[in-house]
Amino acid sequence: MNVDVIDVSKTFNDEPYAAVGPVTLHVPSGQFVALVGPSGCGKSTLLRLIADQFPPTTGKILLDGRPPREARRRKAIAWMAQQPALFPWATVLENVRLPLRVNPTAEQHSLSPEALLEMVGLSDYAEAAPQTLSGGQQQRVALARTLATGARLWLMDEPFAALDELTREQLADDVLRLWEAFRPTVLWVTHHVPEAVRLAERVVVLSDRPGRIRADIPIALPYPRDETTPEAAEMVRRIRQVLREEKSAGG
Ligand SMILES: Nc1ncnc2c1ncn2[C@@H]1O[C@H](COP(=O)(O)OP(=O)(O)OP(=O)(O)O)[C@@H](O)[C@H]1O
Repeated sequence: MNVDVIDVSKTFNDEPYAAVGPVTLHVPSGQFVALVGPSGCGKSTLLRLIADQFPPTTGKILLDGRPPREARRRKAIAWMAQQPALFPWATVLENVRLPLRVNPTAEQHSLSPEALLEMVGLSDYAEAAPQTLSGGQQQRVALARTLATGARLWLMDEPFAALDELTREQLADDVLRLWEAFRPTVLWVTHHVPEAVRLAERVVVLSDRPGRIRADIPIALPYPRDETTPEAAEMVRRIRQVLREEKSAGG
């Protein structure tokens, strides 16, 4: 799904300053973009605007040339955050299947919920209650559910920030594998610069609040990546440099 953010800003209620923007960003269908920026600069707000959780104050957003509401109603947008928000009263398998039952019009995946569960390595847990799973496993269930809906746009707001380093890396690699297989457009908010360089084809760096685009850096390295190679380390250094300049400019 193509994402066009055109001169978008958001000011909440009667606040004197915008939370984000103006931002103009074009993301071609199937691209993996990481969004980084100082805390509070409006990364989540930008993601919420694209998800049509609230309207922009200025500018407009188009998904495949259409208002985001249409994609939201078709369930073509998947949202993942730190808390996977699984239904505690349903089994793992039902959690993957349920959104499709509730929204029979959702763009469904051709693979069965069982096959999707296998893809995220959780076949053995199909009948388990989600709260008996580890945090990383719960995020895997959420990932399978995201796949089940066949969403063409994945908006990911620091989805693995609450997990330990190793689990986080494993899950990031899972996401990469699934992205390569299904090619959704991915917008991934992270504070973790090496993670951005490991995953994204392009890293967009936002300024301090109100977040504007400070740098738009292509990461033209082949996958799978190792962020400790000199080329990747150089990208990490460049991005950190922009963030540092931003921090000192913002006081
Ligand atoms: N619903 C809201 N009402 C009022 N202000 C809000 C609302 N949501 C966010 N803000 C404010 O907008 C600014 C940007 O918040 P946002 O959560 O988008 O930043 P962020 O870059 O994602 O931050 P972090 O990296 O710390 O998660 C913050 O100052 C926040 O307090």
